[in-house]
Amino acid sequence: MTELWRTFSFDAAHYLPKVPAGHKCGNMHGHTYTVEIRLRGEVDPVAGWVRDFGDIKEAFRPLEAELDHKVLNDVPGLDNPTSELLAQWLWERLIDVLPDLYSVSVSETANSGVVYRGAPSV
Ligand SMILES: Nc1nc2c(c(=O)[nH]1)N=C([C@H](O)[C@H](O)COP(=O)(O)OP(=O)(O)OP(=O)(O)O)CN2
Ligand SMILES: [Zn+2]
Repeated sequence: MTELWRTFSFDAAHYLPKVPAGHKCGNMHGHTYTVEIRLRGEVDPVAGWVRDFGDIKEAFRPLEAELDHKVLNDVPGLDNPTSELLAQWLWERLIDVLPDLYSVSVSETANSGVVYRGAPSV
């Protein structure tokens, strides 16, 4: 079994509507988000790879277009755009095109982040 990954970054604004009153993240602010998409599978003996890295790039491209330089709260399904829920949102949109998806990681800063593993593709 081999894991492969590709990272992306995008810039977006958000606020967290469910935080307690006075929490700094209730105010609109921005992040340069980092997303790591990780796949897991066997190396194809002919191609010599699990999957073309370019496939991951193509799979992420339409999602990046939905997120980059946007207010995440305005994106359908992201009204409470925590890193946890953003990672799930990404997983749900990637699993059909990347059936060997293993995890989606999201970081808002260099110091914190989440890793999400949803149900595998059937
Ligand atoms: N479990 C989560 N906790 C927090 C989330 C989240 O998505 N999941 N998000 C936030 C806010 O978005 C906030 O902007 C980030 O807060 P924080 O990590 O404290 O960011 P800082 O800019 O202060 O980072 P430093 O590394 O401390 O400079 C909050 N919590
Ligand atoms: Zn934030």
